[in-house]
Amino acid sequence: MGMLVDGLWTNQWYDTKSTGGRFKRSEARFRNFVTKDGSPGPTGEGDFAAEANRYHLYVSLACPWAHRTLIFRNLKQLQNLISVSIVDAKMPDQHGWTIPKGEDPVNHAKTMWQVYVAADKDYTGRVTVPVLWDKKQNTIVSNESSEIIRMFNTEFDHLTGNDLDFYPHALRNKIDPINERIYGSINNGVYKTGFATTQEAYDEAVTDLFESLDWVEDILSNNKYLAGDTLTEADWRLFTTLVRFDPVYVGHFKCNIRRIADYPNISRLVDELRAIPGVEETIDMEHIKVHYYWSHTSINPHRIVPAGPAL
Ligand SMILES: N[C@@H](CCC(=O)N[C@@H](CS)C(=O)NCC(=O)O)C(=O)O
Repeated sequence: MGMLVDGLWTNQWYDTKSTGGRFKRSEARFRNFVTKDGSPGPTGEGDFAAEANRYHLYVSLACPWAHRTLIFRNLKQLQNLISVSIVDAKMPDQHGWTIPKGEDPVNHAKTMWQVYVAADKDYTGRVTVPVLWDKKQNTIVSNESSEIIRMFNTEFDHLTGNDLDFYPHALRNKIDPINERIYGSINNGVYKTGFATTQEAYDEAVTDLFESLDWVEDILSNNKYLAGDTLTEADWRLFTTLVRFDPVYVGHFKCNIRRIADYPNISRLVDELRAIPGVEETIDMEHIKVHYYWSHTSINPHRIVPAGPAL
């Protein structure tokens, strides 16, 4: 896995030496917001007004963070307003995320690092998906999924007429702490577990992960959704990790104390969300399995993609 340093691609795996074998995710660097009228959002610069055909989304079907944005694009009926490029499942160290021929009508890039350099020729940092690109200012609006879904949730409503709200004001003080715990110990927790390079770091992450899954199971034994009776972004943010859990994280990331299939209430939530129109088409299990098992050679050097599980 590589990254950009001063606009040049370098091949280096995550540094876990300085953190006692613990995987630390770096902060996303592009943090502007699309807003209805182009006024500045909570962070970054203004002048990113919600307009049809102005924005382009780069995603991987394997990536749980990118998956959130694809789900919101469908649920909020933004398919005709925001175009998409899908990167290749395999992410080779030599150049990171690869864009298949013909898949990028906007920047005509062959790799995601070229998209980052097109926005900032001296960029230093990880080259991650999702990326929301502005075709008007020729730059990256945001590479932070939690913020991209917030933009999709509300800022284009006047263009689509879709007013579904997955982050309602009245529930925000319930949603925020749920998000925080789920992000730290589940969404990112599976990566902390899988990318740990010491036994101690692994033990710490896997324990925290399953304590939080047990906590979620408990919430869902008394509530339809995480924040109560209303389906919110907290459920969607958890969902994309859950669908990858049994097929990939149990084996590849050694998250194997229990499976999602062993949690009846969490499984009920997954089944329910999968059945919502527009969701199933965002899930490509073959792509997901190939990406993880093929790309992370430090944990799966022979790149064998397992046959199961039969789901
Ligand atoms: N904070 C980012 C994280 C995105 C992220 O880490 N994406 C992964 C794929 S699942 C990636 O592109 N990794 C490549 C790398 O770290 O070099 C978000 O939520 O949007």
